[in-house]
Amino acid sequence: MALNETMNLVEKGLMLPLMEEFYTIQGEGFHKGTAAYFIRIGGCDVGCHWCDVKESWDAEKHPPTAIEHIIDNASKYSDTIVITGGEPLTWDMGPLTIGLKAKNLQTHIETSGAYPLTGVWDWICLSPKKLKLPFGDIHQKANELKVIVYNKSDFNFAEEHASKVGEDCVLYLQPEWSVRDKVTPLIVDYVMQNPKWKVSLQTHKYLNIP
Ligand SMILES: C[S@@+](CC[C@H](N)C(=O)[O-])C[C@H]1O[C@@H](n2cnc3c(N)ncnc32)[C@H](O)[C@@H]1O
Ligand SMILES: Nc1nc2[nH]cc(C(=O)O)c2c(=O)[nH]1
Ligand code: SF4
Ligand SMILES: [Mg+2]
Repeated sequence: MALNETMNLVEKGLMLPLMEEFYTIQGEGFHKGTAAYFIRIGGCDVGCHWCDVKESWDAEKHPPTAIEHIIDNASKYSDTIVITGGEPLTWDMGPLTIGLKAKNLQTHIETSGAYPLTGVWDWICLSPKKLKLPFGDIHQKANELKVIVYNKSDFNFAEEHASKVGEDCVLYLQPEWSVRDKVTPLIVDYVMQNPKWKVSLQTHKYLNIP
């Protein structure tokens, strides 16, 4: 396919830079423990220094892939599809999620919210980042707020974002993996003092699964 045509299809969300897709257990947050098919879309310019998938950042390293192919594959594995990245909202998530919904699949997104919300979602996990704050009114649409705690200042950051979400949004504090031994006890204390919050661990890393 000519480069121009590919770029045009990526622009429309009909092709997406696919980094990897895998069937696993959702390790984090509200749906932890649930089998789900993960679609990891490349491309992110948020730049979290502790990001655990820096290989995803450069979209050019991941082949533009037709969404029909992604949808057909996904539907073979699971009823629950988690779209993550990279930052999936870098791209137009409309066509991909409409296609997944047409197959009666549950669409979940993991996002920093840094770019405008596109797509049709059954579950939105918003994980705000200091370097590029969430865009628009995505707080009001989030089903789950998952704040990564790297140091003590992140508790204030978490409260700022909790003040913007809707009433039914479930609130999570998740240790940054590399400092988990130091911050997990702080999160435990914080949640006992502030029980509107829950602890989220990256359970897939403890289970040694993707
Ligand atoms: C890799 S990100 C991709 C989706 C999107 N860019 C985002 O940040 O929400 C998926 C989830 O992993 C979290 N995460 C990334 N690196 C982490 C780390 N080192 N420790 C704990 N959570 C991390 C993110 O905050 C996000 O909730
Ligand atoms: N098992 C598993 N659960 C996850 N939940 C969110 C993840 C992500 O990278 O978005 C993730 C992941 O990479 N693996
Ligand atoms: S926004 Fe998500 S993918 Fe991007 S650098 Fe941060 S954690 Fe990594
Ligand atoms: Mg991950």
